[in-house]
Amino acid sequence: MPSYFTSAPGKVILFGEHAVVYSKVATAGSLGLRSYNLVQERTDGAIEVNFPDVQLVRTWRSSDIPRQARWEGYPYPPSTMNTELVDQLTKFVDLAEHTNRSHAAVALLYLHSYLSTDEIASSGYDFSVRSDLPVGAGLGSSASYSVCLATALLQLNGHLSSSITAGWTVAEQRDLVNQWAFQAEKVIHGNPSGIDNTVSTLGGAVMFKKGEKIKPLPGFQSLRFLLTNTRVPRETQVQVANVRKLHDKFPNIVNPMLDAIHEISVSCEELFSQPGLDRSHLLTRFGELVDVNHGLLTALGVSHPVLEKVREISSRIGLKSKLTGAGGGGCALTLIRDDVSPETVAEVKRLLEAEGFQCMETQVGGHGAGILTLEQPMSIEEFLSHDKAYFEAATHNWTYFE
Ligand SMILES: Nc1ncnc2c1ncn2[C@@H]1O[C@H](COP(=O)(O)OP(=O)(O)O)[C@@H](O)[C@H]1O
Ligand SMILES: C[C@@](O)(CCOP(=O)(O)O)CC(=O)O
Ligand SMILES: [Mg+2]
Repeated sequence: MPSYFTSAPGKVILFGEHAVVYSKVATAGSLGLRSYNLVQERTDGAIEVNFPDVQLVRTWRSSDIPRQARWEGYPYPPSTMNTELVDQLTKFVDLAEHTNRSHAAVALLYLHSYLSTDEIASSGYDFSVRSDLPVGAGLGSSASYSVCLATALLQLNGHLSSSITAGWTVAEQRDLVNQWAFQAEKVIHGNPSGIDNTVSTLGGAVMFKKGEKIKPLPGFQSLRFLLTNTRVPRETQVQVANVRKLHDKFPNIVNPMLDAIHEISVSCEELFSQPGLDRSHLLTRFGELVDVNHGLLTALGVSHPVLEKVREISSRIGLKSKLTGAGGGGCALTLIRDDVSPETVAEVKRLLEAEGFQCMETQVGGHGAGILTLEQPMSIEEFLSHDKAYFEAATHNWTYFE
């Protein structure tokens, strides 16, 4: 019985959230915090999901799950989301009052509908996910979930090694994972830009613009950030829809703001490509761009009093912060310049934690999606009992799409 672990990182958007939905350029990197998944075939035709982070445990008979006729474009996803299937699955899972659980379950069954072979559908499988990422806090938990899901179902159903994809390059396989993860993000978010699933699949730090080739930004690995989770919950779908409303009401005001956000990533790229630029000058300029980007996001209506609190506390100590991700709560990032002492970092953390916020120091970059074949099945209880250190241990021979 095939059993696999899959894993994918969260992300932090440094510049360009929301504007990226309107085809502006954004800058983002993968995080050290990841989601991990166990997928394994069964024999009784059941599909059992365990998602402790959204308190969902369910078992369905595979034969009861609505599926659609095979589509022609194998192995790629259809170019538009099948809203009729999403509606059918939403009714089927019957969790609409719990949006977190409903979105996670429908995204799984949506990919199942397209990717499961008749053989896997009739044998069934267990699909469990646990994450180190806070859910709904702007660090791309939905994308890391979606990338695990796409990797797992492509692998379990043999699509990564089928007669069509045999001989594909790693880059082509990675693109396939990314395209299916984007489908799952669409089910969860409505209208995602694709930046989160792309960073989660590829890893590293990149400049991203919809429909264009990704530009890697290697210099970013040296930057240090403090991430602060305000613990105020919000949904990306709602924040993105609110910006859309503002945009449609005042296009002549909002479009120049989105263009200005685009120019922040362009300026950031210029900063990193200036040969011999003094590091402290670079970090000061980077901090100024952080400030300007937050101001523009506030004008788009996606800040929140708790995010302003993070900015106020960090600026008292001379540090620059901005919201990251969809805003409306969730996380802020604070740039830690090289000249900031460990005592200062400890002080700012103390002040932020005194407000009830949770702080994490991090760097960006690192592995994207990974897969590991297990030699023997693992119980779901055992999988869920393991921590990050277990999954990262060198004895586990992860393969990354790199
Ligand atoms: N560990 C997880 N298990 C199951 N579902 C998850 C998990 N992490 C994220 N999700 C899905 O992603 C949604 C959160 O996505 P979103 O609002 O975009 O926030 P984020 O900024 O964390 O990506 C959840 O409602 C859930 O459907
Ligand atoms: C606001 C947005 O730019 C990023 C959302 O990120 P998150 O789901 O809040 O982690 C939306 C998108 O790019 O799809
Ligand atoms: Mg998300």
